[in-house]
Amino acid sequence: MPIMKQELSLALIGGGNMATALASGLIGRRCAAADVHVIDPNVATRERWNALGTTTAAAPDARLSGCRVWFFAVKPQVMAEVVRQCRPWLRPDTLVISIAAGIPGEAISRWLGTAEQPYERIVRCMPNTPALIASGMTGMASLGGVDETDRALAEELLGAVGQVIWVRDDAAIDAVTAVSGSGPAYVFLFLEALIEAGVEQGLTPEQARQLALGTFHGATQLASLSPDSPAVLRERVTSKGGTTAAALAVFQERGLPDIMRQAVAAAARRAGELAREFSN
Ligand SMILES: NC(=O)C1=CN([C@@H]2O[C@H](COP(=O)(O)OP(=O)(O)OC[C@H]3O[C@@H](n4cnc5c(N)ncnc54)[C@H](OP(=O)(O)O)[C@@H]3O)[C@@H](O)[C@H]2O)C=CC1
Ligand SMILES: O=C(O)[C@@H]1CCC=N1
Repeated sequence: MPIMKQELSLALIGGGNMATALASGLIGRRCAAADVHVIDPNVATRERWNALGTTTAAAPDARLSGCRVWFFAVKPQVMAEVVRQCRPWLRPDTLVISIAAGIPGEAISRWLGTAEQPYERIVRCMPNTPALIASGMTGMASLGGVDETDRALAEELLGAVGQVIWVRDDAAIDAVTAVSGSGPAYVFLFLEALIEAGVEQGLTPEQARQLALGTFHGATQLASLSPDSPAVLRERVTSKGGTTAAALAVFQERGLPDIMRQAVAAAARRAGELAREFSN
């Protein structure tokens, strides 16, 4: 069931890049700007939000208790402090959503509750920056206190800026982070390298950019729409003894699959380190 505008009151705690991405999909569609309360210490950031018609504050205040959903979009390094500051205004039906990389839902539930009674109405999720153009990819996991209504609400909120999948548990969010949270940066790096290589072969930077971007767009669309696996689609491009085979031989020889495995493992490992450093 769609969320009615009047029904959704949302607190964005941290008003930076990701909060902006989320709001771009929600304001005017799922909720009114006036029902969004943004907490951010940065004056320029608050002015930007005020111009959109949201309410703002430099620090958590009583207006939080009027918000059904709290969306934490601050850096992992400040999560413990910020979550604890918000705690006095928690209501029994507050749905807490966190996108902070590495920070386990269990830590947030401790900060919001007590050792005896942790607060478990929490969804931990990992969106990505294409959410800015409603093409995001989000993985989500819920803690024990989240019921079907909350799950539907969380899914609808993140679904307003792209696709959503649920993963088995909170720990799997570190893998989501390593694949799709950080993933756009891998794609941009690949694009940068392909454009540079094209220029080296004599194309103008604009031609190389257009060719590289068009190719990524077409290839990902094809992979999305085709029943065939990426491996089969790759084979169809690769004529025996042809140009693609020559290029792929270099990728294999230089160990591209292994580089990808190591890079994704490093990102997941870093998520674990962030948890150890900032979850006490
Ligand atoms: N960028 C990405 O691709 C993704 C990021 N994430 C996660 O999202 C979270 C936010 O990232 P992102 O939006 O990129 O970061 P930003 O730095 O753009 O946004 C964070 C905002 O929080 C503000 N802030 C700092 N301290 C506080 C505080 N005490 N209370 C409220 N707000 C505060 C910052 O202000 P100031 O700038 O003045 O410090 C900034 O405006 C991170 O935890 C990150 O791990 C998740 C998915 C993808
Ligand atoms: O780099 C980071 O830590 C964040 C999380 C995923 C994308 N950006």
